[in-house]
Amino acid sequence: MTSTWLPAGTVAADSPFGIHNLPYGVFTTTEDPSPRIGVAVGNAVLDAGAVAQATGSDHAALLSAATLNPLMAAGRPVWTTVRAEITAWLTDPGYRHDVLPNLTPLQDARLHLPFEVADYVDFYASEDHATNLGRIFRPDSEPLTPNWKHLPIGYHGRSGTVVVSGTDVVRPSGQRKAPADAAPTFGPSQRLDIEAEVGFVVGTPSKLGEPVALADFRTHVFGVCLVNDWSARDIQAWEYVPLGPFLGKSFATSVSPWIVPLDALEHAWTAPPARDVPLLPYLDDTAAAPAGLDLDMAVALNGHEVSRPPFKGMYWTAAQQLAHMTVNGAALRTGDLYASGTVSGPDRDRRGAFIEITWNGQDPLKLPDGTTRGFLEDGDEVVITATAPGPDGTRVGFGAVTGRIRPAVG
Ligand SMILES: O=C(O)/C=C/C(=O)CC(=O)CC(=O)O
Ligand SMILES: [Ca+2]
Ligand SMILES: [Mg+2]
Repeated sequence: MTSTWLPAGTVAADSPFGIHNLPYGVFTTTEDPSPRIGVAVGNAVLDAGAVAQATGSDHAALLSAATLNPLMAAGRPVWTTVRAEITAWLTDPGYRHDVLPNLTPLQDARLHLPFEVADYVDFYASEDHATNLGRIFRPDSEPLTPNWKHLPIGYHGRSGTVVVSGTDVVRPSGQRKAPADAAPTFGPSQRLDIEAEVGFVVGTPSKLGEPVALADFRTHVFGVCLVNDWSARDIQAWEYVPLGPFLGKSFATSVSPWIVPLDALEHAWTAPPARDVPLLPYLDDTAAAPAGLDLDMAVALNGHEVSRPPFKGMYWTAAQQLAHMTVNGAALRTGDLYASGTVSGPDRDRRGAFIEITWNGQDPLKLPDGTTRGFLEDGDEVVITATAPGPDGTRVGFGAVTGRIRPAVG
């Protein structure tokens, strides 16, 4: 297995940011406040643009940008070459003098939104989540709508409110109306929730009018991150009929600061669940390589783990979601972000949203500090993390997406 010459202690054997991961982000430091591309390795961040310049790399311009967008737009052959080049810097001691001055301790790096988000789409791909939400929001109907197993349901969200992990989330205000209320009222959401999701970041654009086939997923998707799709359930429940989520989800969507390249996930591919109905040809992946991802996720509230959502159980794969969102000829742009949908498993401690864990607040969660939660309170902090299998028993880490709730404004 490839090993690094970096000083002892930089990359622990069990580091989630081992030499086989090399996720991309954008960072600044107190000494140098200009945003630049960083690669996480062990407990350090490598200034990729500075090393590219020092070594005379052909990709120095792409790696010296203030966002990942130019690199993402360059396409898969360039992504492969750049990753090989960065791996060489960290494994060939001949690069020591170019690399060592350009390492910053991870704790000293301030991490920024790593790419300019173009369009944002959110899917609904967990059968357990969709069944639970159906039961809670539509108790008089079948939990899964008749289309659910025929197409990956989604909606277009608000890309301008995608924020990097660590950004505080202001409790949204809006209209709420419980079924028993005579009229809607206005005020701070009383049912503020999370959705633990996985995000897919598009690099290579596509042409308007030309669908992207299932098999072209790797051509277009640059990497993977974590997403928290904050959701105000009371606002959502009143507004969503018949067009879907609007203000109940558009106030903030948090993403993790590190984008894990698809090439780091070679050991994580797994078969998705068996399909219960035959799929139309553009979605039929029965003859394709396994396109599910075996990510272990964890959700913590105020430092206490409340759930471990299993991503490998997602019914719809990221490749199917990409094929579906372009099948009408809608074009992809560099920086498009699409999220998997809330990741939930069958048991209570595997659910990715509090509305499911506490069954709409009816069965509150007891926390070790003696308090209980139906939904989030001001001051609460949520941390979502994930890892995937890497080579030789290692784990590929995604870092974390965190956010703390601030009181409503006004
Ligand atoms: O079933 C509904 O009406 C609403 C479902 C959601 O809020 C979930 C959503 O945003 C998609 C997802 O994350 O799975
Ligand atoms: Ca969602
Ligand atoms: Mg959102």
